[in-house]
Amino acid sequence: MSAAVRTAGSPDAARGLRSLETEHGLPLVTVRDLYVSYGEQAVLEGFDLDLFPGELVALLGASGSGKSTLMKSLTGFAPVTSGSARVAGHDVTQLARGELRVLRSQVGQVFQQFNLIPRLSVLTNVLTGALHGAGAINAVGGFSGAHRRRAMELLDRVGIAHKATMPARSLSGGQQQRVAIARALMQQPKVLLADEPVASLDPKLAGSVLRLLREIATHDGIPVLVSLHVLPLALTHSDRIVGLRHGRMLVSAPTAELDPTKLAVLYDEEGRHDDDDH
Ligand SMILES: Nc1ncnc2c1ncn2[C@@H]1O[C@H](COP(=O)(O)OP(=O)(O)OP(=O)(O)O)[C@@H](O)[C@H]1O
Repeated sequence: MSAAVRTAGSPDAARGLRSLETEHGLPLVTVRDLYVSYGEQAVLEGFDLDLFPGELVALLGASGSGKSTLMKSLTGFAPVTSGSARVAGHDVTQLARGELRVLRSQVGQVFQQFNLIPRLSVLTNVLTGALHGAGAINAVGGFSGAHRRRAMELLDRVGIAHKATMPARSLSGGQQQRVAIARALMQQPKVLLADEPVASLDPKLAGSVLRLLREIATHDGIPVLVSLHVLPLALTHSDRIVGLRHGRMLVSAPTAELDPTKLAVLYDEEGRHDDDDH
C-alpha cells in the first residue's frame, strides 16, 4: 500500500499520527470509531480522526460522503449511534444540553453561505459571535466596549475594518466570508470548522480566504478543519488531507507527502481502492 494513502487504523496511519503529535502537541479533537446514521442510512461508519493545534486539515470526499455530517458530529448536531467525538477534552456524544451549549461556544464555524444578518452592520455581525459567551451585553443592552474593541481588532485582522459600519449585504462574497471568520474568532474558539467556506467564491478569493484560515491555525494554535471540493486548493492550502468515501476515512496524510493521484480513490464510483487488494 502506498505510504500516502493510509486506511484508518493502519500502521502507516498510526505512525503518521505519532509524528503529528510530536510536532503539534496533543490532539484537540479526537474522533474514535464513530457511527452516525440517519434512520436506516449509515453515514459515518467507524470513523477516526485527530486534529492537532496549529494545523489546517482539508476534508475531501465526493458529495454525500459525510463531510458535513462529520462536522455536525463535532458540535452535537449529528445522530451518533456509537463511538466518541472528543473536542477540547469533552466527549460531545455524552454531553447534556447545557454542557453542549458551552462546548458549541468554543467551536467556531464558518459556512458556504456566510450566514450573516444582511441588514446589520459588519461590526454588529462580528459582535454576535460574542453572544455565546458571558459579558457581551452591558447594563443598557448594548455590546460592551471591550467586545466592540475586540470586534474591531478582528475586522482589522481579516482586512475589512474600513467596512465596519456598512450593512453586511453590501459586501462582496469574499468580504462577507471574512466577516464570518471574524465572527467565529469573536468566540475565541478552540477549534474552527469551515464547511465548504470557499464554494461560493471565485478561485482568487477562495485562495485568499484559505490563506487567512491557515494563518489563523498557525497564529492562534488551533486546528482548522475545512471541507473542500477543489483539489488544487486543498493541495496548496492545507497541512494535511483527510479523505472520506462512503463515511469511512480512506486517506490521511500530510499534504506535502501526498501523491495527488491517490486521491482519485475518493471519487471512484467503482469502489475499488487499495484495501480491496487484500
Ligand atoms: N438531516 C439529514 N437527514 C437525513 N439524511 C441526511 C441528513 N443530513 C445528511 N444526510 C445524508 O447523509 C449523507 C451525507 O451527507 P453530508 O451532507 O454529510 O455529505 P457531504 O459529504 O457533506 O456532501 P456535500 O459535499 O454534497 O456537502 C447524504 O446521503 C445525505 O443525504
